[in-house]
Amino acid sequence: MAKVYYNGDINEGTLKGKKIAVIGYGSQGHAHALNLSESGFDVTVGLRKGRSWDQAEKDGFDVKTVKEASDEADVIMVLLPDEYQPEVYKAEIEPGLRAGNALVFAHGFNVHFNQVVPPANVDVFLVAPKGPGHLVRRTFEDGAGVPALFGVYQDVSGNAKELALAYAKGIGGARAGVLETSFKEETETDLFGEQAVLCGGLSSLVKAGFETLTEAGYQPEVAYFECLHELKLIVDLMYEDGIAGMRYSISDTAQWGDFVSGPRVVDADTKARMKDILEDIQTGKFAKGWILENKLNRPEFHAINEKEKQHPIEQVGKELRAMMPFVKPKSKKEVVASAKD
Ligand SMILES: NC(=O)C1=CN([C@@H]2O[C@H](COP(=O)(O)OP(=O)(O)OC[C@H]3O[C@@H](n4cnc5c(N)ncnc54)[C@H](OP(=O)(O)O)[C@@H]3O)[C@@H](O)[C@H]2O)C=CC1
Ligand SMILES: CC(=O)[C@](C)(O)C(=O)O
Repeated sequence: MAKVYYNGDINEGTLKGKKIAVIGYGSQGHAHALNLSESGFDVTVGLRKGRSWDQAEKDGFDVKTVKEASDEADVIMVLLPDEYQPEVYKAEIEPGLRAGNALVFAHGFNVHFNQVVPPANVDVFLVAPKGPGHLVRRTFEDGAGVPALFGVYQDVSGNAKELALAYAKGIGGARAGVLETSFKEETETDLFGEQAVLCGGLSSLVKAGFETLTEAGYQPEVAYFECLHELKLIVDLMYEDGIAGMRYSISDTAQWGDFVSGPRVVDADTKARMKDILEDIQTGKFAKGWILENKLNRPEFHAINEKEKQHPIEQVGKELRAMMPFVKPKSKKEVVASAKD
């Protein structure tokens, strides 16, 4: 089994004393900045004026422009949307890079697909949490962490791996485990996972199940509870104890149904289509489409997004979630705070 690094394996000293610029304060940016700061690291946030700038200031950070924060930093973590990174990097980060800097990413997309080409005199590595940024923060507040990958693209200092591990520890990743990868592997597996299994695969499966039931005349509320709400509960069991653990907990009726019907939903053709999706990622075809879509100001993205928002599952879900206060698990910090109210 590959080496998994945990807190005890990591000496964060290589990163302590270095100025870290977290560029971006969104899903990942706010989590990295807050977690690193609470882990005792020297953090500045680089942004443009606007909602994130106001939020980062409200959270107590020294907020500067991207250029100011990058120019003054030793370690620059780029947590801008992937599609905006090349432009902002070229204009505000690259000009100030100097020997001794470390340029860091949470996803390898732009380096792997040559949209950001770092200079030869800086360390370049990635620290990629394998989970949404808001859970990187929430789990950290609860004393836990989201597993992370790290990968070194360029090691000029001879310390790139140690810096990456120290960074992963600082955001709480080493509480759950940190695994070494490459920019190619992180990029291609992350794109595949979010398209074919997690976000894309799962939302398609849930909608198809919901539509099958409602088109057969069953109540949308029942279809929502069966095909979406309960999904978290089933996935939680898999998260805690694998597929076998989930199967242990569900009824034998459900387990037999799993065995005989599951392969009728996801069959050899499905896997063939998954391989096609992976090939489009590996050949750069997906990346090219996403880059062009953004250059054209996202005509398809906006059209599909608006259509998806009108799906009946969104309306029934919004109504049901409004009546279910428990649906969003509170972090330990929120529970303690509400207990004091
Ligand atoms: N979302 C996730 O959970 C994960 C994301 N990643 C990676 O993390 C990186 C960041 O993604 P994510 O956190 O989702 O991004 P978000 O869209 O959530 O946040 C983007 C941040 O960048 C700021 N920003 C956008 N444009 C500019 C600009 N031109 N100048 C300065 N600041 C700007 C935004 O500020 P403003 O308010 O001004 O728009 C915002 O604070 C990406 O590489 C992504 O692939 C990796 C793992 C998981
Ligand atoms: C949360 C995560 O890791 C994703 C789905 O790959 C992403 O948001 O980029």
